[in-house]
Amino acid sequence: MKKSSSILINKKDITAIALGGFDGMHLAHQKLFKHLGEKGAIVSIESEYANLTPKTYRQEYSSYPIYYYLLENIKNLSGQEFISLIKEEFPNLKKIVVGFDFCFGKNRKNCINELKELFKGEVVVVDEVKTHGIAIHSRVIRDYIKDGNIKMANSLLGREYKIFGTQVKGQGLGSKSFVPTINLNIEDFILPTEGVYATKTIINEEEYDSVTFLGHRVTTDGSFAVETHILGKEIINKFSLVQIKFYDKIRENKKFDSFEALKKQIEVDINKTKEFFSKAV
Ligand SMILES: Cc1cc2nc3c(=O)[nH]c(=O)nc-3n(C[C@H](O)[C@H](O)[C@H](O)COP(=O)(O)O)c2cc1C
Ligand SMILES: Nc1ncnc2c1ncn2[C@@H]1O[C@H](COP(=O)(O)OP(=O)(O)O)[C@@H](O)[C@H]1O
Repeated sequence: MKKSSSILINKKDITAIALGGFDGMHLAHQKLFKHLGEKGAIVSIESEYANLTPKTYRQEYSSYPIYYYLLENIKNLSGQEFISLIKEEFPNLKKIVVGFDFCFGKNRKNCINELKELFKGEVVVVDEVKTHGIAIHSRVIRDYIKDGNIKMANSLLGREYKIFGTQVKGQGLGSKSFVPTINLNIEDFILPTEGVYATKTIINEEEYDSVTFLGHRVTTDGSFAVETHILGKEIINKFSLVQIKFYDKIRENKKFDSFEALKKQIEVDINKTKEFFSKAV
């Protein structure tokens, strides 16, 4: 299905919506979207702490148009007022899709029973979606990412965890003493714990195998950096937007006694990452 944009679609045409926060756009959320049918849309109640898929990037993960409502603006509405707002916004709404734990209205006082009472159309309630026996929730995925357990995070997301950043100037040491890297400024996204990761880097829609260091450069100037080395390719241009997809953690961040020792370790990291990708595909 082609991607729809909420800007181009008339809300009057929407007959089904999925309701929730949808920060993860994870496997369970995708299961909800499967119930939407042809004229469906996603209603995303946007909170300040969305950092897995910040608002600007969410549309990439669904072909259904996404309409955003700020939690701040609706959190004091009663359940009745919230449903009235939804009905006003989507006058031809026939179906609402939610998960088993969906609650709404001031202090989240209303849940599934109240939704069924207040909305006269069809209410589809999706049972808790699990994978490997683990319930899929954005907060669980955040915890895996914070722990550097990228494999588990990815398996709950149903895709690789991806961050977007802009290129910034590094220390100028990389090309001279170690390997060339693209230094990035990352805002809005939750970052995995400090360490070295097997990643793919997307620049100008081209995807490259890469190894990414993320953390305090304890061996050099101690500053915090997210920097990625593209494997087997010298990239010299400047880019406005760089995307990093995380696949696996290679090792912890470490302080080395000399630049030489760090350089040797970086070579090992590169070889491990190459091996990872040669096995992964
Ligand atoms: C694969 C890789 C692994 C790295 N591992 C560490 C590390 O364990 N400890 C550390 O202090 N710096 C580490 N660094 C960061 C280097 O210190 C950094 O590349 C160097 O300071 C050059 O930075 P620049 O690109 O800003 O000039 C690593 C860099 C890369 C590319
Ligand atoms: N594991 C799950 N199984 C079924 N439905 C879920 C699950 N996780 C979230 N949902 C549903 O998806 C919608 C968005 O929920 P949200 O609170 O944003 O998800 P999360 O729990 O990941 O933060 C809600 O209707 C919610 O009930």
